[in-house]
Amino acid sequence: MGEEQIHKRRVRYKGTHPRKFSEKYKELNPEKYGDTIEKVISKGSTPAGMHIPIMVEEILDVLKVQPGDVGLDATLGYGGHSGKILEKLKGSGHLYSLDIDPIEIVRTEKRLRDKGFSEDVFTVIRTNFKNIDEVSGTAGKFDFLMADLGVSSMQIDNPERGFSYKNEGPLDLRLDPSKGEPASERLKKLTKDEFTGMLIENSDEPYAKEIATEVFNEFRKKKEINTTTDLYKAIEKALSFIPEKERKDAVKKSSQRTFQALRIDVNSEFEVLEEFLQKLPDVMKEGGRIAILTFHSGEDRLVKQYFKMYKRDGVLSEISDVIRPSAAECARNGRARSTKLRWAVR
Ligand SMILES: C[S@@+](CC[C@H](N)C(=O)[O-])C[C@H]1O[C@@H](n2cnc3c(N)ncnc32)[C@H](O)[C@@H]1O
Repeated sequence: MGEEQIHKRRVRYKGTHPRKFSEKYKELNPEKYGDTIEKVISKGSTPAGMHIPIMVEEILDVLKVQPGDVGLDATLGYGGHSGKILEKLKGSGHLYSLDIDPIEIVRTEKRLRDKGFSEDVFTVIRTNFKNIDEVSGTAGKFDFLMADLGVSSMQIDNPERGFSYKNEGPLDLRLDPSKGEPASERLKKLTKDEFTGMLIENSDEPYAKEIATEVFNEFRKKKEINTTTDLYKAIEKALSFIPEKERKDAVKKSSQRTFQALRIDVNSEFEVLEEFLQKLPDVMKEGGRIAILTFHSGEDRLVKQYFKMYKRDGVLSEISDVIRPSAAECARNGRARSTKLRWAVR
């Protein structure tokens, strides 16, 4: 392709560096611009359209993947963990990887197939991980299983998905946009008390009442909350009583928690995780190894409760305490900071 054509396809942006997701054409083409990707990662950031896998070495240590093993990655995402696991299988055995995101799953499967992982060793299934019993019904019981809960960086950073208050976009927050309703629609159906309860239960939001009051004031004034920025502005207004010096940080944290609470709700994340944990022992071989990464206290609490109950009842033979990523990993990848790993042996 001629240089002229490449220029035509580039996105124009103001200033010296692209700021918007869609303008970051180099980061969005990692195969072509490897040096840009390395530069962004070395600064502790995640390149647009990419996800840096977390606690990879710790997870591989736990899962002890051997050639010939059959395993499950319940959350394929960008395929960072799946790729490393496939390397350990050395072409023998099988990895089943699941995701509900219809957009990213296609890109990730292509990326891994291009690396040479064929259907003989690797199957990608678009399904909710609450259906692990069905997957195991055809795949058999697993020697190892991992789950890296929550959202990927590609989902968070893409404004069209509406996951982050930092980028203007539709207030959607669905992992599978082909099902259910976006957060903007969900919000309209809640009462003020229900929204307050959601913010407290899902995210321990200290200003739940103030935020819910402001959102419902907007509704009363017949104003709509359809975009990420509409919601962010309502949160900013709700917290205007906080002294100016502390306000910026408070708004940032409350926005993160509010978006997380809505995401958990529109994707029924607690219900789904609970169903997955209930089915987990039956899909594992005896001695099978399990690793789960969580990103907030609600998720970790559920995993801990189930692991403890299964250990007490003799369903799991061994369970770990919480393991955190190293300080070096958190410095390299800011998104690792809230991660907790728990592992268990069937
Ligand atoms: C943190 S990312 C996984 C990143 C991955 N380990 C990697 O290295 O690239 C979480 C992924 O799980 C998916 N996911 C979340 N809930 C799910 C569910 N209930 N069933 C299937 N996939 C789910 C999300 O769509 C997202 O792609």
